[in-house]
Order: sequence, then C-alpha cells, then structure tokens
Amino acid sequence: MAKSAQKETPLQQQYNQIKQKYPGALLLFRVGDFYETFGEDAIKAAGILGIVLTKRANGSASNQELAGFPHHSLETYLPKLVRAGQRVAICDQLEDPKTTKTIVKRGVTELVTPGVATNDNILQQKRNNYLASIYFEKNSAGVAFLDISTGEFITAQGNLEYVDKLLQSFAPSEVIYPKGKKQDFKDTFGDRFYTFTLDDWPYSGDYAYETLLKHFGVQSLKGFGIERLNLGIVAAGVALHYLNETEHRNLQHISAISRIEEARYLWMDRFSIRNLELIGSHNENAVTLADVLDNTCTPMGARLLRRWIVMPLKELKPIKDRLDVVEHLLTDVDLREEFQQCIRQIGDLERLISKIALQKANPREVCQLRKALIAIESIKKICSDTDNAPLKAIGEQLNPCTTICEKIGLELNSEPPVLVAKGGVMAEGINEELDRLRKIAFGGKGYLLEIQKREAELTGIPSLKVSFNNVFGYYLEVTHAHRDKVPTEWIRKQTLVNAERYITPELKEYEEQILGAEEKIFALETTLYNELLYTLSEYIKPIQLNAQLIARLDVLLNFATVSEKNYYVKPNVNDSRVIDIKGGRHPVIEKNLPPGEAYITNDVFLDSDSQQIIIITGPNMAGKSALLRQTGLIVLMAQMGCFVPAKEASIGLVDKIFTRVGASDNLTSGESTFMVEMNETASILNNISDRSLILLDEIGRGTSTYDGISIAWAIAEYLHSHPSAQAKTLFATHYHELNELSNTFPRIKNYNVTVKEVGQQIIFLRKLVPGGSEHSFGIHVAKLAGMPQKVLARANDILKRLEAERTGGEHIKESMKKVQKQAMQLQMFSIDDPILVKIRDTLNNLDVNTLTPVEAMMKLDEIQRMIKG
Ligand SMILES: Nc1ncnc2c1ncn2[C@@H]1O[C@H](COP(=O)(O)OP(=O)(O)OP(=O)(O)O)[C@@H](O)[C@H]1O
Repeated sequence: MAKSAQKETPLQQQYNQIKQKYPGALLLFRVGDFYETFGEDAIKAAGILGIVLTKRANGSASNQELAGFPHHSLETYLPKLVRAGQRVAICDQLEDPKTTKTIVKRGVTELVTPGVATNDNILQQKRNNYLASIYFEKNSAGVAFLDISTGEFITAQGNLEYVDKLLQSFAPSEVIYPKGKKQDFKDTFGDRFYTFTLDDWPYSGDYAYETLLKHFGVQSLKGFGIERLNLGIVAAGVALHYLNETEHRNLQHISAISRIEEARYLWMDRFSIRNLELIGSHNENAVTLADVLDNTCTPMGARLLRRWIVMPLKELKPIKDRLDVVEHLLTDVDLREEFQQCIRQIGDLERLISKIALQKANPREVCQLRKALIAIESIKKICSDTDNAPLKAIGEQLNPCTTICEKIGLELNSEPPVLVAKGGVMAEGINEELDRLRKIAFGGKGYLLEIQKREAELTGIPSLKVSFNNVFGYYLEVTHAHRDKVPTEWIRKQTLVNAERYITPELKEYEEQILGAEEKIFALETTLYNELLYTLSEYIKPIQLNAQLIARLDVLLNFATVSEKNYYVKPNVNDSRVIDIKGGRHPVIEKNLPPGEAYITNDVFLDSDSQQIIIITGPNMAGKSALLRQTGLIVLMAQMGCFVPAKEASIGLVDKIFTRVGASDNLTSGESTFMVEMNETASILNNISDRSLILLDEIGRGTSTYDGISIAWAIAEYLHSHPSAQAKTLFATHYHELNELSNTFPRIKNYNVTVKEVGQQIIFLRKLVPGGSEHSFGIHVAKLAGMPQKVLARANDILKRLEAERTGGEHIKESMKKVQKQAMQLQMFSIDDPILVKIRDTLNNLDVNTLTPVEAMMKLDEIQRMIKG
C-alpha cells in the first residue's frame, strides 16, 4: 500500500503483512461488509469483474487504486476471478469487530486456485477438478491427481510418455511442479496446462513420505499399494503440501490414496485420446464420445463415465461382468426404471460429503444427504432382490448409514434455510434451552397482545396499538384524540401527523429479553449444527464408498439406456486375436448427420494370420477417416463395458490403441506438422504389441510425395514383418502405390471406400470393398469447396497428363517437369487481357540484339505507359 512505513495506518500495515505472505495471489481483503482489493490487484479485479476502480484519497495512500464488492457477492465474483486464471487469497475478519477495541484480527482463510477449488460455481458438475502434481527425473516421472471437491487422490509413475498420457486423460485444471524444472517441464509436457511452480525443497522423498503418513495417520504406505512408487510418493506428498499452503486444512475426505494400475487398462497415447475425440477436442464445439454416451442420472456418474472412457479395461473378466450387467439392465426395463428413479434422488453425494469434511455444507445440503441415504436404502433392497451377481455385490456394499440418517431427520428442520446464522435450522424438542429461548423470542405475540389489551382497558384508549420499529423498538401508539388519557410514566418518543408513540419500562425490559434470546438462539443453533456436522464427518468413508458404488451403478444403467436408445449391440469380447465387426457405425457421426441422411454401415475384419493390415484407399471425403475412428471407438466402447454401434462385433482383447489421425495441433510448440507426425509414428512403432490396434491416416502426407510414399511403405512393411508383434492395422492413404504392397506381403490386404461416378459428378457410397482404388477425386472435392473454375480446369488438365504418362511407365518427376514447362507456356500464351497481349506483341517484335540502351529505355517507358493506361 503506502510507500513510507511511518505513514501507514494499522490497517495498511496489516494488509501489507498478509499480502507479502501470498505472492502471486490476488488478495480479497475483508473490511466490514466489503471485500476490498488494492493497487495492482484492484486494477486486475476491476478489469475482470467490471467493477468500479477508484483511488483512495487517504494520506500517503492517496494514489492507491481501490476496487471492492459486498461480501455476499463473493460467490458470484470468485469464480470469475479464478476462471480468468487468478489465484485468489480470501482474507477474512477472524474476530467479531464488536468484541475488540483495536484493529480486527484478519487472516487468509482460503487460497483458491484453478486446481484447488470447492466452490460450486467454479466447479463443473460433470467433470472432476484435478490438481496434478508432477515430480520428474530424466526419463521417468511421478504424478498425483487430487480433486479436493471429491476427495479422490491417485498416484502413478512411469516414463514421461506414460505420465503425459495420464495428463491428457485426467485433464487437470492446474499442474504444479518444482521451480527448478521450468524448461524441462515445457520441453516434455508443452504449455497446454495452467501451471504453478513450487520451491524445490518439498520435493524430497522423506518429507513427502512423512506428509502422507501424517495425513492418513498410518505407519506405512503399504496398505495403499504405493510403497514402491518413489516418484509417485514425492508427487503425492507435494500435492498435500500444496493444499496446506493454500490454507486447506480440513481434509478428512481425502481418506485414501490409490495407484493407477497400468496393467489393468488399455493403453492409449495422448494423441489417440485427442484424435478420437473421446472427452474433448481441439475444436471446442465438436461433439465428443462422452457427449453421445452420457445419459447419467448423477454428476458422480457423469464423472466416472469420463474416467471409463479414457481408461477402458483390458482384462476379460471385469469387461464381461460389466457387459452382463448392462445386458441385464437393458432387458429388464422395470428394474432399470426403479433404479433410475432412486438414483435421481441422490444428487452429487461425493461432493456433498466432501463439503461436510470441509465444514462448508449448509443445512439444505445436509437434508439432501438424508434424502440420498434413504434412496440408497431402497437401492440396496432392489439390488438384493435381483438375481444378478454383480448387482447383488453392489447392494451388499451399500451402507444406508441409518443412524445418521435418523439423526438428521430428528435434529434438522425438514425444510431448513440455507444459512445457519439466520436460525430456524434445528428441530424442536432436541434441546431444552433452545426450546425455552424460542418461546421467549417467538412466543411474544400473545404477550404483547396481552399488554395492549390490558393498557387499553386501564387507560380507556380502545384504539391503542403495540408495534415495533428498528429505531426505538417496541412502542405504544395513541391517536391524538386520546392523547390526554396517556399515563405520565409513559415516555413519548415520536409525534406523527395523527398519533404519538410512547415506550414504557415494561416494553423495554421485554424487548431486551427478546433480542437477547434471538442472539442466543442463533449461537446455540450454530453450535448444535456444527455438532451435527461433526458427527456426520465420522461417516465420511462409508458415504464415499456409497458414492462410488452409486456412480458405478449409474454408469452401467447409463450404458443400458444409451445402448437401447442408439441401437447398440452386446459385443463378444474374447481372448482371440481377431477383430470382426459387422455393420459397424461411428457413434458420434451417426448422431450428427443432416436430416434424412443415414449412416452407411461397414464391416471390418482384422486378424494376425490372414488380414493383419488393411490398406484403405478411396477418394477424399469418402469416409476413410470415419472408418478408422469408428473401428477404434467400437473396440474402446466394448472394452469399457458398453454395447457397440454395430450389427455384430467380436472383439479379441486389444491392449493398446495407437492412432495417427488427422492434423495435429502441436504447431504452437514450434514443431512442423510433419515432425509431429513422425514423432507420433515413431512412438507407435516403438511400442507395438501383438494385441495392438493401429490406426494410421495418411501417414507421410506432410512431405514430398516420394518421401511420403517411401515412409508409408516402410512403416507398413515394418508392421507386417515385426517378428513378435502382428499388430492389427488400418492404413488409410491417398498413395495408390501402396496397393503394390499386397503383392509381396501376404497379410496386407487392399480395400477401398467406394464412390459412383455419374457424368461429371461423383456420389459417395461410403462402402468398404476389397481391392484398391484408382483415383482420389481430390479435384472434385475442390470443386465442392468452391474453388475458381479456372483452377479446376487447369488441375484436371495436369492430372490427365500425369495419369497418362504414369501408365506409360514414365517417372513422376519427368512428368512433373513436362507439366511445369507446359504451365510456363500456358501462362505466357493463354492470357486474354488485351493490355498483356499488347505487351506480349511489343516484346515479341523487339530485336534485342540491335537495341541500343536508349531505345531499350524508351521501350520500357512505352510498356510502363501501357500498364498505367
Ligand atoms: N459411413 C458413413 N455414412 C455416412 N456418412 C459418412 C460415413 N463416413 C463418413 N461420412 C461423412 O463423410 C465425411 C467425410 O468422411 P471422412 O473424413 O472419413 O473422409 P476421408 O475419406 O477420410 O476424407 P479425406 O481423405 O479427405 O480425409 C464425414 O465427416 C461424415 O460426415
């Protein structure tokens, strides 16, 4: 604030001390009923929130910018600041100003950052809000994901590529890492995240280990199965350290930490997660697989669905279990409806119980907890009545926590207000003192009427009235007509046009009793409510387990619902090495076709013996990419336990999916498209396994035709000849030359996506049929895109010549040279602009050998004048 320490007021001193403790954070400083910001913070806040920026004319601080808002608007303004990328420190008054004669004690009660937020307005219901903590060495890294709003805490470690892929899957809102690793971080993970760096010292194995032991109150981390994840432990320990730094202390709901077991999940590199548009896309408006598959009843279900989408399974038994439950729920419509009706009552139990731990749950939310527990009791019963083993198992684990459910019902009013401080929260009959005080405070109406009646009779003023106002409390009102009947001991307080108002010692005494009682009621209700919250917080673990089970049930029900709605079928997931899809569809494109257009289904067969690699050629826009992606998506959906968009599908377990589909968006990181493509492809080739599914779309198109064909050829050959891994591959390409591969390599087969030529037009049939295709119809697509007629005609001409010469055995390069030569001639002689024709004729008629320099200059002048007109 002020520059000179001597001139600082005590308030300014306090502000400066607190501000210094939270560098980089925007400080909201509570002064009375307002949150104020000063200086740079005020300029930022005014810009982001659109609030008025003023200057304080106050001694040395006269140049201090100031912007503030009423404290009750915090809920509205805080999310705006955080979404704008600010770290916001909320500094509150820590004591009642009435109880202190000196400056009020103040302190930061919470530092809200994009990754550490509990405010409903900042969080997105259907998405987790993860903080990711990363600790990395040269080739490996540990990572921890922590969502303070749900209590989830997960860790993993592996090579940098694995951690990068996890970052893509979990899409954290904030990533923290050591200050000393800024450049390394950027080189490895790019700049696609909101990041914050911490001092290097907390990144020590011992400190992190101790932090975790202390938090969980355990002797070792063995019980969590993370004991050996040295790097993961450091990352996780620092995540907790960061919560402490940001003033988050009530963290009982972070009750366990688990490890991501890499071996359980199908591997997808981060390009695949992005390219297949599973949960997000580079295009913000694109519809993702998550959008199409989400019909969940609770936010917890929606969040778990997203997790299942990016982490499909690769073990047969759990996949089959999920599919069987989905089938059961799909066929038994009544059961599904019964379940869904109950689940809809539950709401976001996971975040609700976190709020109880954080002591931020309001009375309405506690009421909602009771509703949820009642619904859980019904769900438990429905589960136990079914004959489906996995559903029965869910039912057995559900715990309706009847004791606390009853306690809430007994102690809380059935429709309490949101704020505890306003009273009316706790029920009658649970505390004698509360009942007594309430009688005094609210049973007063009768008492006042009694006074009114008695005094009216005593004074003989029939129109006497007892009323209340904020200025002098309870009073008696007498019309002027009866003024002379007023007893002398009444004290006159106010004269109105036609009446006078008086107070009496009796009324004053009564008033004091009432006001005192009200204050006591509010205080007592707050204590009782906090006691209730405290009891509830002892049930965090069973309620969290309930939330997980309900989320699971919700996703399985959701799979049944969307499968029915979208005509998906149960896939036969098995141990074979065959992928056999009949009548497959793309789950997202089929939902977004123009009205009247139907999705054309296709069959895809891949195995390790006869048809390992399919080269797919076909015109632009034919549907090659769609086919590649739909095959990947069908496999993914099957392995997440969902039915699939096909007529029939037999899926031999896939352990890794790699894709190189479409353009990349890494351009911002300074790499060329081709470099990115080669990076991605190299990573595929170095990681393939026998059960991998590889989807390659137009590999090599980013370089010259020769390079492109050669690279694509070599990749196909490598995949075919790999000694230990016959990875199944779909290879879409415009290079018809690649069709030659099938002559030499028995497991490479040619297919093409068909079109029909009708005169000058082509019709996209979108059917995949055996055999290569001859041309790409790229020029036709250019025409569809509205390219000028002249360019199209010229392109057609060049194409015809190239094709004719190629079939004549001529080299492309030679053909190209000829084409180029022709192009020069065409440019010179097919011009039809009269001025250019004139210039051409003038130049043609010149004899350069006999031209003197002066004549040359005169000719140039003549030409120039022709141009100028
Ligand atoms: N089987 C299908 N049924 C109906 N429409 C389809 C089908 N396949 C693709 N489409 C539509 O055609 C459009 C183009 O498909 P896609 O991008 O797969 O073509 P492509 O052959 O990969 O083209 P290019 O070679 O130019 O990349 C899609 O966006 C989709 O709208």
